[in-house]
Amino acid sequence: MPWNDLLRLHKQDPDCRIAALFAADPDRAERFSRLFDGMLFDFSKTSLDDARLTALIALTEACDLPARREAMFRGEKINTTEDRAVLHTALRAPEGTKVLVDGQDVMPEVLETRARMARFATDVRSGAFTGAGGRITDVINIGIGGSDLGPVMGTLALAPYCDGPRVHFVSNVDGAQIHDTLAGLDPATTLVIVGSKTFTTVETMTNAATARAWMGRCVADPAAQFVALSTSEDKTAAFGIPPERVFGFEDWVGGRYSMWGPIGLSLMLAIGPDDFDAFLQGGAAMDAHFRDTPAAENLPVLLALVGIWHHQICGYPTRAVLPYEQRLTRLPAYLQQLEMESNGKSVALDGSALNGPSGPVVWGEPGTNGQHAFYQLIHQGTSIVPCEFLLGARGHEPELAHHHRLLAANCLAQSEALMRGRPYEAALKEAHAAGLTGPRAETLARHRTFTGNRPSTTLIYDLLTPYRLGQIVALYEHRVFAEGVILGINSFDQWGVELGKELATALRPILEGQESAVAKDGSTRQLVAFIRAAHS
Ligand SMILES: O=P(O)(O)OC[C@H]1O[C@H](O)[C@H](O)[C@@H](O)[C@@H]1O
Repeated sequence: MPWNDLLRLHKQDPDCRIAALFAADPDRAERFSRLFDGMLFDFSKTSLDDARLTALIALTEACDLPARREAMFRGEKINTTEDRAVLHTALRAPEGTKVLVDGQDVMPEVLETRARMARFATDVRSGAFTGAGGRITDVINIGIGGSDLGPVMGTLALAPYCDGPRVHFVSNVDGAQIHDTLAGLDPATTLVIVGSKTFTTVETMTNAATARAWMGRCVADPAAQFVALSTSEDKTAAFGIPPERVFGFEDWVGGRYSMWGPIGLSLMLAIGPDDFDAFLQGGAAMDAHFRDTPAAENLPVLLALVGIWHHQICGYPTRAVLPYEQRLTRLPAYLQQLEMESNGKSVALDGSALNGPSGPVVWGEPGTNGQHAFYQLIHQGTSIVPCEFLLGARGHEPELAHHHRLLAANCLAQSEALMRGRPYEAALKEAHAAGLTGPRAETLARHRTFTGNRPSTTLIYDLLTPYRLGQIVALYEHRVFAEGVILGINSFDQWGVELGKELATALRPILEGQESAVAKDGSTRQLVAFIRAAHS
């Protein structure tokens, strides 16, 4: 039983010193790292050794990960609760690939939509497509969750490649966001993209209606400057967007896996179809690697296994994602949806209660900013937080290479400090050197002691190009899938978001004063009363 083996291996030496593993094995860094297509995943600063890694790999065999992976790529309906295939990989598959769903090759349609998107993006970027006031200067992507986080994250990440119109994102139903976004824009030169897989999401439909009213005040035919991205052609037509500006996709693309297709249109408009293609190629390269590589060499599988070691076996409750890459500032938020909406479940695929913990809490911020905020807890708090560092070996600003050297030095220093710590004796010596003596020196030394032995991994690559971003996003997608398969979870549904939506619908008439709050609990009644009082 691999789970029992893993628990036993952990119990045998729960406090195993990572630094000692390095001292015992001069080749450790190399042996616990994997290089793939320009990126190096270094997991040597963890407490994994050969036996532990072998037991982790046995997990992938016990759940038959290779067969499940093939089922996904082959278009089988592995999202069983929604009876859907899971084929975001088709969105980035190269020409010449065949992908069957219910016996039908979906690739001709995928390629046709990709080509239509490219033609449209080229027209907007060149000025061939215009608004009522001429060339499009600004694009607003209205969408939320998977229809927002991918394009926002990608557009920020690839800022050096953005040479198209300015792209803005509106997701929150809080009127403050659309108010502040529209405030600086000219409706006559703005294109509005309404991105929603279902085209029913209340936040998106509310923002879309507000944007249309705003545009309608200056532009005779506002629908002419609207684009829809959705699986529902009926609903986009009902909203008044003509079919030539609707880019459709199928229900086998999950919202949080959808930035590779129409939902990525805002990113394509910003960076251009060629760079968007490079992004797709990076994703496709990771697909091929994930599909064909044995577990011990397979980057997404290894990321999943290191995560399982830390969360399910060692019991560390959260994982920090720390990109030393300011432009990946929204990567943690993107991964929160990808990982927590996919694997935050208590029920296994067969409907039984999950045997152990689901996926962990994922959080983070770019370095070096986080160092001056929450790293204190990471270094000295009582909870151990495995850290995932990401670092580009080069930046896009050669004239600021000294900034980048400092950035890289900080990233490396953090993982080193987390592992090495500073023993009490060293802290005491420093206190003595600073002229302190006796109990004062000892107390201060205790405050300045770092236990160390805190695990981290580093994903390092040359430069954050569109291709590289594609690889990174697909790497995390497959990591989530591999983790879900090992835990027995369906990573592709999200029933846990439904209840709040239903209750919000019921609360709306109560807040409007049309219905009474009497049936609600005391706290909800009190909050409703406070809001109503503020409006009276
Ligand atoms: O794209 P949409 O249909 O508007 O959905 C937007 C988002 O809303 C839902 O609540 C889901 O939890 C997300 O997975 C989804 O990405």
